Amino acid sequence: MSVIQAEKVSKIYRHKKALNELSVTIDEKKITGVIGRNGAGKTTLLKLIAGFYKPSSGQIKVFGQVPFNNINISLNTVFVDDLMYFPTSLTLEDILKEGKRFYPNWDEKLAKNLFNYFSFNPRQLHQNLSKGMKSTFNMIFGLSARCELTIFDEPTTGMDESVRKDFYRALIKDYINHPRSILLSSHHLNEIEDLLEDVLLIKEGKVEKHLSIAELKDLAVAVQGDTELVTEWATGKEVLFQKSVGTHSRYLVVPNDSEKKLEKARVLGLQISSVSASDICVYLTESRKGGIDDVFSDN
Ligand SMILES: Nc1ncnc2c1ncn2[C@@H]1O[C@H](COP(=O)(O)OP(=O)(O)OP(=O)(O)O)[C@@H](O)[C@H]1O
Repeated sequence: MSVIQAEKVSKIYRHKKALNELSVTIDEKKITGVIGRNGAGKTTLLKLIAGFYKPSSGQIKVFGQVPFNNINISLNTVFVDDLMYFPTSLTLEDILKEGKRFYPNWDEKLAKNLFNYFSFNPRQLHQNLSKGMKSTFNMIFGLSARCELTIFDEPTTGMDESVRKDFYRALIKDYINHPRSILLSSHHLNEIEDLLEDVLLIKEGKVEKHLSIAELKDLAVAVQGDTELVTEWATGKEVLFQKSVGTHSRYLVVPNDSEKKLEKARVLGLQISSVSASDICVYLTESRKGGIDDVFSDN
């Protein structure tokens, strides 16, 4: 069953079209990574789903209902980011108490255990937390809310590496015990790809790809070898990314769409290797075909 249905959703901020007739259906009880470059429209989409914004056109439905200004959706959806706002007079302890009062599935034990594990002071004010501690506390709030739809928008902003690892582990453990629909946006796909079942790749306000992580990894392959041979082999083929390696070698990433094409590369003695899901996402959403190296090259 689907939990989110977006049909031709556009969102325009003054003159900026952040989402452009985006359509997507997201199935329930999956962890979906929402991936895209800066400014692609990820936060806008997630806030529309959470009911914070209204689409400029098109329709978005969550649990079959329009989410904007909808208390049913608010009770069953939690949106976590580093800008999460709580009333400034509430201590961390008060915020967790309010979470328990509001969310029907709130897990008090989980909240308490995570709170103690990360050594928070119950009397502290949210506004006085450091950037990483704010993200950590918000993550505790988001997991403990145990909402049927849980949205994490760049949840690890400011967290140090060890806390990020703890967060991902806590997320997956809690998800296994209590499967629910989780949307997780991150610029660090390499860190989260083991958690994800599906990836929603956003480019310029539209869905570029929506597929399983296994399908994503299968979309492209790398071919490397002598520059002349690689160049000859690549003539007339679509190239997603290329760079020089040393003085005589060239590395290309191409769509993994033909075994025949790869067989030819093997015959020429070129090396074929896999490409990480994270790199594939970068190449698919890149408008330039080279990398930053091109800025420094004379060609
Ligand atoms: N309140 C706003 N007013 C005007 N433009 C906005 C507003 N919010 C977002 N935008 C613009 O809409 C586009 C999409 O922004 P959005 O925050 O959704 O992208 P994003 O994919 O989450 O980016 P990032 O990865 O950098 O957080 C950007 O061009 C951004 O500048």
